[in-house]
Amino acid sequence: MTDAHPGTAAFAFLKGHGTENDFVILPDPDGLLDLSAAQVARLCDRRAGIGGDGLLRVVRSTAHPEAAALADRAEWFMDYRNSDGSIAEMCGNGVRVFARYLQRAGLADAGDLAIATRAGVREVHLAKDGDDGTPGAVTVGMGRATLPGGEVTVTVGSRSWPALHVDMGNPHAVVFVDDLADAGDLFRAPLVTPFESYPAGTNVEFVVDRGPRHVAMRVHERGSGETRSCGTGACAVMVAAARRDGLDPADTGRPVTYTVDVPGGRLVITETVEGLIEMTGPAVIVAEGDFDPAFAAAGPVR
Ligand SMILES: N[C@@H](CCC[C@H](N)C(=O)O)C(=O)O
Repeated sequence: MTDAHPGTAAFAFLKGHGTENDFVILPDPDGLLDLSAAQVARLCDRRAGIGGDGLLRVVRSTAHPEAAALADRAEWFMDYRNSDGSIAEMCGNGVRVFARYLQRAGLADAGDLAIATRAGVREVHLAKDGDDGTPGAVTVGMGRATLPGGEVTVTVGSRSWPALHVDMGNPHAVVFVDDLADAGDLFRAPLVTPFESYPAGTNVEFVVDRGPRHVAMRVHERGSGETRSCGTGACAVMVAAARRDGLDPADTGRPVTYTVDVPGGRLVITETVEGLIEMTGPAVIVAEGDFDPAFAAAGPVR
């Protein structure tokens, strides 16, 4: 890894979450850090590191080869990594937290901004904070869901269910179950077949109904295990539930909104008549600090 701050032994990190999907945030505006998977995993380790479901590296789009082409539309690139160090295309909770960081750091105003991701540019709206200081909700344009089709089966232990393949920039398999406990402890990734449907692995969502246009879910995330929330997963669930319920805005000419409860909170998701998905939820910065020089010298950050 290159030295982000020559001559200094430590540099800053922040910790944030969106519906308890939590992230280590690494400001690296000039793109000087070259993080290995092992280094990301150590930073996300809940015992030996800061701890998180993933990592958000904050880089100027002009300073990152994957985002340079988007720099005229979005100043900042969200370099998202899962907690095992693997790279993912998109993180819906992460992009809200990323926007909150930009606002807090004075790099964006409350209002509208665009963020570059590996899945393309995402438009974000930061609502004003409440009079009592409660952080305003964050709405993200999540783009279109695509349904690649094909029969997919999810298996946990001796139980199997048919699943819907939904792509939100990253892959999802959505399963409707009778009870969220049916998914078991989710200590291991569910088996998803055929493997060819997901050559790079997948996130798996288990869903139950809570009421009209109101569902609840658990998720096993590719590269992170079971988490308390997944924004792209909640969008995939919304689309799967709407199609199951016979609601397609392209046919009805009316937008449709679902409430999606996750173990860590609540997300509200709308599909517009144009087929665009908008997700609204909280984004919270909980801490910031500097790495201890000894921890930094051991490798994860230098
Ligand atoms: N938690 C995220 C999704 C993060 C990426 C995912 N684990 C993958 O590998 O695709 C979200 O909020 O969307």
